[in-house]
Amino acid sequence: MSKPEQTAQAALFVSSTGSDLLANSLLNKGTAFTAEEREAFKLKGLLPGRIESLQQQAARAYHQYNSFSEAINKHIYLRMLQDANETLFYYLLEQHLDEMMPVIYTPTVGEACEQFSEIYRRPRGLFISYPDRHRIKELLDNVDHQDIKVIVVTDGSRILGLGDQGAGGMGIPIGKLSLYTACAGIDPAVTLPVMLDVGTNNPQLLDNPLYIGWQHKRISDHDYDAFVDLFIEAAQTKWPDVLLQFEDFEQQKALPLLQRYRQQICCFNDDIQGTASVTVGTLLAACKVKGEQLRDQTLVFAGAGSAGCGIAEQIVTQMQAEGLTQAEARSRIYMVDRQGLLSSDMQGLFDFQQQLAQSADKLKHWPVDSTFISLADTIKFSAATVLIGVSGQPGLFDEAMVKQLHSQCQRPIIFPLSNPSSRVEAVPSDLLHWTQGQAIIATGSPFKPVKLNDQWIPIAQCNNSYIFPGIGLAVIAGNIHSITDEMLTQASEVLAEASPAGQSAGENPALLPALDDVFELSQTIAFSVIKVAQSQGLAAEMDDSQIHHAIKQHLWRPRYRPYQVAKQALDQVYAETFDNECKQQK
Ligand SMILES: NC(=O)C1=CN([C@@H]2O[C@H](COP(=O)(O)OP(=O)(O)OC[C@H]3O[C@@H](n4cnc5c(N)ncnc54)[C@H](OP(=O)(O)O)[C@@H]3O)[C@@H](O)[C@H]2O)C=CC1
Ligand SMILES: CC(=O)C(=O)O
Ligand SMILES: [Mg+2]
Repeated sequence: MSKPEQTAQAALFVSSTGSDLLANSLLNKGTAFTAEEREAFKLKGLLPGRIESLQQQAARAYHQYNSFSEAINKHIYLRMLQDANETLFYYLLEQHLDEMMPVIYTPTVGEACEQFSEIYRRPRGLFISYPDRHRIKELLDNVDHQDIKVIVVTDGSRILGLGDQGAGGMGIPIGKLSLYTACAGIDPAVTLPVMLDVGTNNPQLLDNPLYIGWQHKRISDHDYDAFVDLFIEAAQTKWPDVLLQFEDFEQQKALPLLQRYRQQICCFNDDIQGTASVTVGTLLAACKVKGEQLRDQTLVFAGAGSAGCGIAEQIVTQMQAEGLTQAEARSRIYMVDRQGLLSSDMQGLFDFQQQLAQSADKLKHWPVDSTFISLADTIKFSAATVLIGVSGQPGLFDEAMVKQLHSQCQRPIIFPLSNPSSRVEAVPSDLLHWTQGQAIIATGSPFKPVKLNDQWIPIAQCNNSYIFPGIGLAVIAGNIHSITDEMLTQASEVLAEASPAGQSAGENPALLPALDDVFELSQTIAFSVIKVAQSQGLAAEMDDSQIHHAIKQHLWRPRYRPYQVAKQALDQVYAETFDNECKQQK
């Protein structure tokens, strides 16, 4: 019998025993409970006799994982493992992040959201339904671990590029928070996925007898706003320092919610700000490959929603940092939405779109019907060099458009960023074939390297998952009270610096660091973001070595800790952060 793995970590004081302990995913060690622990915690007989190490358990779990051929079944398996034993789940992810990230995150998480009601097994996170709006405090009190530091919240209204998924959208906060832990070492005990279940306008869900959510049309306007207010107030009262990540809210809600709450609670919108940060970082890396600057580019966006306008605004900031005036920067960015190229004389634009619209006077000189300027015409008459897809429309970038773009510049930058893979505007192999391998590509979901002329071309995954875990780590380790645009700009600079482009030779270097390096990268982002926060008076005062120490202190690693019986009826996994806070306050 091999010796079970124990680490040098301090013991945890645990009060649960027997099947309660085994049912607690944060504390459960399964067959890795030692002989002494089995005695002390009344586990004798509840587990098979053999005592295993974490590695042995992981080998079995990987074997089981591989017995499923379809990605959705692998997803279901991993989610069950997460609900049974989080240490083992994260250890397995650590060993196979490259392979498993597409299964717990995009693209498979999209399918999991669409089928959420059918594949639902065990509860995770908090569902706050509109009919419970007057009981939100009580619902928060029902969360079994009470020291929450990061919440990812959605209302399921725009899940990836898949539209309204109602309560099934919960798959996204669960997936995002898994990445907080896997990519930045955030303790899973301090994270909480939240679904604001305000109904759904998806007819299939309204008709589905298995639907797990509130089977009602979405509430809107004042009722919706008042409901979100109630949630924010309750969350902030209970967890004043919590970081709130808004995720996958539909276009008309995303920016207003951010604007309403960003001065009130430490929050950011991942689709607007996290996406802008990763995309500008990746664009900077792509420009390095071309030996140019971002200010030299002319950019066309397909999709003028949360992601598109968020990215565009950060490009304006970056171009200004590179020496352009704001007007010059804006004149280089063309936003094409469903109604064609946005121009200043269009009716019904949102404010955030209006400020990115091109001047109607300028467009008058284009030889096109100005009532609808198509994506193809915009690419051609703007003389674009960069094409970014955030429309959720599969196949939107066709061969003619891409060849036109290529005719205008030797190395076009093309980022079809829509998720999941089924919604991508063009697949990398087509883009490379249409441009004889000259396109510099990044996608939102993962794509395999493409073989062209005996050369393998890596495809970068430009996804906000490179950014938000590091931001979360910064907030927790640096005690940051508010997230500013400057912090996200800093994160994007760190990402660009870490890009292998510019460091390695060759025409097609990887644009972004490998997933294996993301854990380190998140710490570097966290450090830089804390420094910016300090300079803005928004973080704890610490010198550089204290910041590094604070970051290390907050890294949770999936390893079993030895357990001792607690005298009080409180499991230390929940209690120790309270203890630390009490000590700090003294
Ligand atoms: N890679 C990454 O990290 C991220 C990727 N994304 C992806 O980007 C996509 C968009 O997200 P988001 O901006 O939040 O969604 P939004 O709904 O806010 O924006 C999408 C926009 O695209 C427009 N659109 C629809 N069809 C077309 C078309 N044929 N041509 C041009 N525009 C069109 C929509 O118009 P209308 O409203 O009229 O339909 C809408 O304005 C999603 O697929 C999402 O998964 C988002 C965040 C991060
Ligand atoms: C990645 C992401 O946040 C999205 O597609 O919505
Ligand atoms: Mg999102």
